[in-house]
Amino acid sequence: MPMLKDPSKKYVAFKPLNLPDRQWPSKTLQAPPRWLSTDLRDGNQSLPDPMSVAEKKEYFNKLVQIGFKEIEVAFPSASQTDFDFTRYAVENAPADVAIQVLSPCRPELIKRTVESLKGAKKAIVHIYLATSDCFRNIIFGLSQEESLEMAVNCTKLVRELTKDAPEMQDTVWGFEFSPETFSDTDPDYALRVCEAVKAAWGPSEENPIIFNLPATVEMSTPNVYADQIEYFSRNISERKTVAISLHPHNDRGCAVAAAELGQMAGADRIEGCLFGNGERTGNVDLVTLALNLYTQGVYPHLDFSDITSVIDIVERCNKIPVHPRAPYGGQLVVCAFSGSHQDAIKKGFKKQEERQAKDPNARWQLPYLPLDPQDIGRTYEAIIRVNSQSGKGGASWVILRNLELDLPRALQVSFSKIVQNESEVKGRELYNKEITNLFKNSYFVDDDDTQHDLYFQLVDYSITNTSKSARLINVELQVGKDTVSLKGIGNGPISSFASAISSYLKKDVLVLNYHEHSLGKDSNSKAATYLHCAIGDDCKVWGVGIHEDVSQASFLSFISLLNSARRDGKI
Ligand SMILES: CC(=O)SCCNC(=O)CCNC(=O)[C@H](O)C(C)(C)COP(=O)(O)OP(=O)(O)OC[C@H]1O[C@@H](n2cnc3c(N)ncnc32)[C@H](O)[C@@H]1OP(=O)(O)O
Ligand SMILES: CC(C)C(=O)C(=O)O
Repeated sequence: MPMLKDPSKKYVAFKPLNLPDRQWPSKTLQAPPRWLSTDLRDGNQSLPDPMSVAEKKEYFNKLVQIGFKEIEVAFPSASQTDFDFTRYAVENAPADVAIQVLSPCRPELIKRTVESLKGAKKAIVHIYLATSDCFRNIIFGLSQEESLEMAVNCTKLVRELTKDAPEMQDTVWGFEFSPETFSDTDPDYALRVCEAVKAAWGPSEENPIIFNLPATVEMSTPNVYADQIEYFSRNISERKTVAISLHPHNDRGCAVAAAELGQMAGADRIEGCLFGNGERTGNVDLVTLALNLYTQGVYPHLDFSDITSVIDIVERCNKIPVHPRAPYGGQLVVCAFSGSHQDAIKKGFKKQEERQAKDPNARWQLPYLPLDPQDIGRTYEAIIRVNSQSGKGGASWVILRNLELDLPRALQVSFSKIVQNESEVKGRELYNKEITNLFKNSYFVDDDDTQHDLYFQLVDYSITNTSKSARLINVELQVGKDTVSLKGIGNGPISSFASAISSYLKKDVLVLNYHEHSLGKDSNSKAATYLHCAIGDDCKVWGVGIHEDVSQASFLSFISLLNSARRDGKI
């Protein structure tokens, strides 16, 4: 059947909670939540090939390194792999990291689950029971009262096996209860179940009970979820003995927004996975949440300074690639191909450097780049990549970053045509090395990597002052196999060199544009010169010269443009 013209015949709109006095819209996020990674549980259970113990170990150690203090490591009653891995985590977790495991409300599975945690320094037993009408009716066939009783009985069992068990006193026991499908549950019923579970567990302000309020399936817009969270947070009794945790799934693509609005509405803790792995469309992406805070100036207490190594482990262990456009981490996220973006970024970096030179604490303000890529271990080289959608800014950025040459605007325009043409001929992106080689070959720039067989070469020169304002230059040039001696007079070295060439070519040589800057920051720095000349009536050509001596650099830019003009058949 195709899509319905009237989908209301099949789908019913979600009925939101009525909370006209909601407070969350005027709140802001000023501190990070408690983070729980469920990569090794919710993430793992949704993989076509769940992780091996070896993969889980590698992943677990990375989570610890990133800074997670609460990690849901397994569903120990599900398989021997999960049980064995829980044992590894219990035995190897740092003292400040709590190991969390999940069990359904089934006594025999709860017993096995608690067994897997024996000897842990800090452990959280997490049990779940769906509370929505839909799940209760379809899956369990239980009334609200029967379901509540089941949650309470299982909570009492966990208590008996953990914090009340004399032989389990070496562990700091936490307890988490998830009214699964909370976002589709009558809010007053969710409160009633949680009140009863709380009474059964007996939490304290020092060790609050965790009520995890999942959007097991995302039902509506994130503001509706936020209302549900605020309602729960306002109405649960002894609020200080309760930590409200969120576990948003991404069915409607709004999990990040739901988690953020949910925190504004009072949540203390977030459960999710790196890069949003998890059932169906995934759990909320913890990388995005953490770096969203970071770019608002709030340190998230999760360290993604080396995001590439995180991506490497996530991709290898999940066997799912991180999307190239995943927020912050995706390979293409800090890459601009299009001309106007590249132009803006290039100008942005220049202004940022100027601002920072005046004030080392100047804040980050870069068009199109909300995060400094270096903060997550990315280089600036990857930011601008050049293809047929690029303009002058892109290619000149690559030349600046790789050859330290800050091309004048008109040369940028000229070189960008060469780059555009090459990228169309190749029908693909041009890599940095290709662009720098194209530049060196177009303008006959020699360096340690590239040596050109030049038709025109500068052999020697001398300059004398013939009067206060006149310079005489004697130039010796290699022209093909011949050596020629030329003279020229002008009011400076450049004009006298132009006059010497003019007499040799028997054509007018007019300097249209000249720029120079130093290369490198130390006293041995070289000068780079850029020269645009008209030779005769129909030849306009750019030359580039680099040398320790600025005059010689400009003579080399004459040599560069003579060789270009000859190659193009203009002289
Ligand atoms: C929203 C979530 O992500 S919840 C976590 C889900 N994760 C997993 O299920 C991964 C691990 N699970 C497993 O390995 C298995 O499902 C096991 C070991 C837990 C159970 O396996 P089985 O006993 O063969 O049951 P099976 O998976 O077929 O069906 C689930 C049963 O548990 C019941 N159940 C489902 N959720 C719960 C719950 N929260 N509490 C109690 N029982 C539950 C179902 O009603 C069903 O019972 P029934 O057999 O009487 O109809
Ligand atoms: C067990 C619960 C928290 C869960 O995974 C969900 O509701 O998605």
